[in-house]
Amino acid sequence: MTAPGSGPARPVLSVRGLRKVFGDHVALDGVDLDVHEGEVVVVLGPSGSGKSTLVRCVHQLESVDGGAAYLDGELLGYEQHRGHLRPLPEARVARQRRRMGMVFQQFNLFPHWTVLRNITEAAVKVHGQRPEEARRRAVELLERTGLADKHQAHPKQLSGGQQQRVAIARAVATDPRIMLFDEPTSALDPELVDEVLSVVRDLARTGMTMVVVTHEMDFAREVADRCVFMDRGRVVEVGTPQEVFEAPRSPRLQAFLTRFAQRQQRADAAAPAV
Ligand SMILES: Nc1ncnc2c1ncn2[C@@H]1O[C@H](COP(=O)(O)OP(=O)(O)OP(=O)(O)O)[C@@H](O)[C@H]1O
Repeated sequence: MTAPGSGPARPVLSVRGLRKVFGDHVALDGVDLDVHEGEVVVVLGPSGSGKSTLVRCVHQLESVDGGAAYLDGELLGYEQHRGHLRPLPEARVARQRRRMGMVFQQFNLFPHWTVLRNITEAAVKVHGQRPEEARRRAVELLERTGLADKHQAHPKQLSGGQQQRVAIARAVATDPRIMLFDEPTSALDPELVDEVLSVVRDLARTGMTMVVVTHEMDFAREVADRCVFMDRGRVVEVGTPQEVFEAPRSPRLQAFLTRFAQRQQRADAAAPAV
């Protein structure tokens, strides 16, 4: 597997021929993807198409069965050894993983810690930030995510949307090279979705490099630099939101967008008139 090129145009994240198999099910079937500095890539596709598996493999929460992913040109999870690839020791995997910020569907906050401690703990203990610097940064992030008055709250005192905003602040506080969002609003009640998406949107505007797996089509249209459409473990189409939504080329993407539009129409028809 050849590492992606060097130089200023080298992608932050490169995925080459990534393959992942669960039992006899091929979840990723040779996925290629480049994400460049400051780019927001939104991954769309039907349920079960491999979107979450892709970001989980990049973050090395799943081993891979073929292909490779590179962060700033460095092979993730494996090293060359006598002409073969072998898995990296866990400590080195953890070091690589720390350069990526991951936000999951579930917020995974520590219930007994305050919001402030949830954000600063890893920044200090794992990333070596000075406590006062980590605190200053956490306070700034809580302001940016609309949680300035929640420093001392505990997770159970917050709504799901607020907890997810804390989880995003925690990931950003470690200054990752790239943020990976795995359906960050899927576990939320519908009325809480927008407050979380608006935080992700604001981060995108700061020039953060990110990959966002989501079913939120309006968000994809508005925020993505590029949309990636996956189906059955493959990248079927990649393009700007305009290309993907207004001029889909593949029949599978066309069918996916038609199904989405029909669902939307049914939901609009069922909504009570205001
Ligand atoms: N740990 C696992 N064990 C077995 N099969 C798995 C596992 N994780 C994912 N799969 C399967 O791999 C396929 C891809 O799953 P994945 O979660 O990546 O899809 P997705 O596109 O993110 O779907 P959704 O939009 O519903 O979250 C699915 O068929 C899923 O059932």
